[in-house]
Amino acid sequence: DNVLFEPFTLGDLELPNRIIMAPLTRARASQPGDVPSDMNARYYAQRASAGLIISEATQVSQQGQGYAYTPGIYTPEQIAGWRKVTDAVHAAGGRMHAQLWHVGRISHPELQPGGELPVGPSAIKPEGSQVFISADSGMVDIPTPRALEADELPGIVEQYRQGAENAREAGFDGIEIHAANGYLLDQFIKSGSNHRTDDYGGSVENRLRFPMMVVEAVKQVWPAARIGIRVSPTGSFNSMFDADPHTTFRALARKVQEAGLAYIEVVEDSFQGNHENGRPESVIDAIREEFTGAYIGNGAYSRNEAIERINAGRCDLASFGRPIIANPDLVERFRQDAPLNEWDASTFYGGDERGYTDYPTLAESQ
Ligand SMILES: C=C(C(=O)O)c1ccccc1
Repeated sequence: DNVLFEPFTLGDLELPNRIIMAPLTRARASQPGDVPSDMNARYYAQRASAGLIISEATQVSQQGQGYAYTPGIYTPEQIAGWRKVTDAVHAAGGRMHAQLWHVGRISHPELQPGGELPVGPSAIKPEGSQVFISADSGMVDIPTPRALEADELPGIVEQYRQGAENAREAGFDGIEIHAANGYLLDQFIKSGSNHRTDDYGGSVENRLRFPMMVVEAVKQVWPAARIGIRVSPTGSFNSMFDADPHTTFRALARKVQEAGLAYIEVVEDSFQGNHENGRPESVIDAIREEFTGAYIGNGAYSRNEAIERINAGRCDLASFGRPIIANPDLVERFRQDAPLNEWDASTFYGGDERGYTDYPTLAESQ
C-alpha cells in the first residue's frame, strides 16, 4: 500500500487512511425545514471508507443560510436527521465531522429571517456572486449586505456554540469550523471584505478577533482534539481578496496553534480546483511553520499528486471533493490505482438520487 493507507491519528481520532471526504454542498436536504434525510444518510454511508468524512456545509441558523436546500443544524428535526446520518456512517465503520457554516453576506432576503438583508462585516456587495434561492427563481444576484453591529457578534458566536452542541447530540465525532470560501468568517478575516473601523476590522489582529471568538466558543463544547478549521488563503470564490495572505494566514495559523485545534484544512487554490494561481506554496510554508497539528490539503489533487505531497511533507492528509462524489469507493480505487468514474457536474446541486447515490463501485462496474 502507498502512504495514503498509513493510519493517522487526527487529534485523538484514529483514521485508517489519509483520504478525507471534503465538505461538499449538494443542496439535497429534505423539505420543508432543510432536514437531513434517509437519502443523505445513504450517500454518506456509501463513502464511509474515507479516513474521515467532513459533512457538507451546515448552517447554524436561518440567518446563516445562503442557498436553498442546504441542511441546517439548529432545529430538533435537523438534529434528528443528522443522527440518522451519523448512525449510518458509524454502522458502515466510518467517522464524521460536522462543518459548521454561516454564509454572512452570501445570501438573499428570500432566505433571511423576516426577509431581512444578509449580514456581513461591512456593507460591501460581493460583485459577481449569485445564490440559488428556489426552483422557480433559480440563481439570483446578491444585494449589498447590512454591516453587523459589534453588539450582534456575541449572538452569532452563540449560534456556532449551539451548533457545536447540536453536533454532539447528533452523534458526530467532531466539528470543522467553516472559515473559507468567502462566507462569514472568511469575510471578517480578509481585508477586501472587512472595512470595519472598530475592534473587528483594520489590523490582522482585529480581523481575526471574531473568528477566534467562534473557536473559543466551540471549545467549550468539544475538546480541541475534535475541532478543525477550513481556510482558503488565496481563494477568490465569492468575490474575496486579501491584501497580504501570507501575513494574515501566518497569524491565523499561530492563533489556531495556541487554541490547540486538531487540524487545519487548506483550500490551496482558488475555488473549484482551477490552478490559475498555482498552489500558494509560500503561504502553505507559513501555515506549516506556525501550526504543528495536522494539515489537510485540498486542491484537486490526483491520487499520485496526493501521494507525492504527503511524501514531500507538504500535507499530512488530503481531502477530495469531486472524485468522491463520483466514486463512493474512492479509497478502494486509490488502493488498486483503478480507473475512476467521471463526475456529472449537472447533478452536483439539487435533485434526487441521480448523480448522488447512484454512482457505481468498482465491483458494481465489473
Ligand atoms: C459551501 C460551499 C463552499 O464552501 O464553497 C459551497 C456553496 C455552494 C456551492 C458550492 C460550494
